[in-house]
Amino acid sequence: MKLVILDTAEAIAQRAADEIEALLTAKPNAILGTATGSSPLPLYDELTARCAAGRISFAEVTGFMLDEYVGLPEGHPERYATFMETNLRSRVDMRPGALHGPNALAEDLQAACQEYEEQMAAAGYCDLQILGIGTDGHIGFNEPGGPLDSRTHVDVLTEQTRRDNARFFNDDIEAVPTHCLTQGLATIMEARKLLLIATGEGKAQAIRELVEGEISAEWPATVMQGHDDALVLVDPAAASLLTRD
Ligand SMILES: N[C@@H]1[C@@H](O)[C@H](O)[C@@H](COP(=O)(O)O)O[C@@H]1O
Repeated sequence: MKLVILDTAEAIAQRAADEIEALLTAKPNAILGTATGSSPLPLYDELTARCAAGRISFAEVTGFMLDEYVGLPEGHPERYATFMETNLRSRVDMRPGALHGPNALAEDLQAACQEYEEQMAAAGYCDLQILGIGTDGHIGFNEPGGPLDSRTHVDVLTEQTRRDNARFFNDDIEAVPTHCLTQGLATIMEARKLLLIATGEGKAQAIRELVEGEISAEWPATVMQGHDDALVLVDPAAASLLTRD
């Protein structure tokens, strides 16, 4: 796992976009894993700008989202499908329908998870997976305590995650769903490259565990230590609890 500390969120977005530009140049029909949350937003702005400038194209790209809330109706602004459509898919030249996510509107959620895993497997999984990290160390929505070899599944959001994400729901924790569908940790690890972005002091402990801790279900992101091509981009605030040089 490689850690790079960059001064600003903007510099992180540039560096992350460079990785994606290199991938799309080498493989125009790449499979891209997308993440939600505020951390990748500057990256999506940068990818939009590079697409508008003709440097990159998503015309042949297939996307797979990491996760989705259960219980939000179609079109809800905080549904991750809406988020990805608004912040990336509709702003670049990606085909409508080319960005897939787990179907949290399905009646049978277990079956929807299995279907999503099979769809990803059939596509050969992601060439590059963009990741954020929760303050409790989750990636996707793999909350602490779950198995490290999980596949796409239903997960229960921790109180901490619901509190963190209440800011997107008018600061009303009751409005934040309790359940989600998420790619499992083993699903995420199938990606040929992992690209994790973390900014701000709130992520400092999770980054410390990710970089310096033991691989443990208590800090799910630590599974990334076992990946042979993982890049972690952080700002000085997110790096502030690291103790090693
Ligand atoms: N499911 C998403 C994660 O994929 C994301 O990494 C995390 C961090 O969000 P932010 O980047 O807004 O801190 O938020 C949510 O919980």
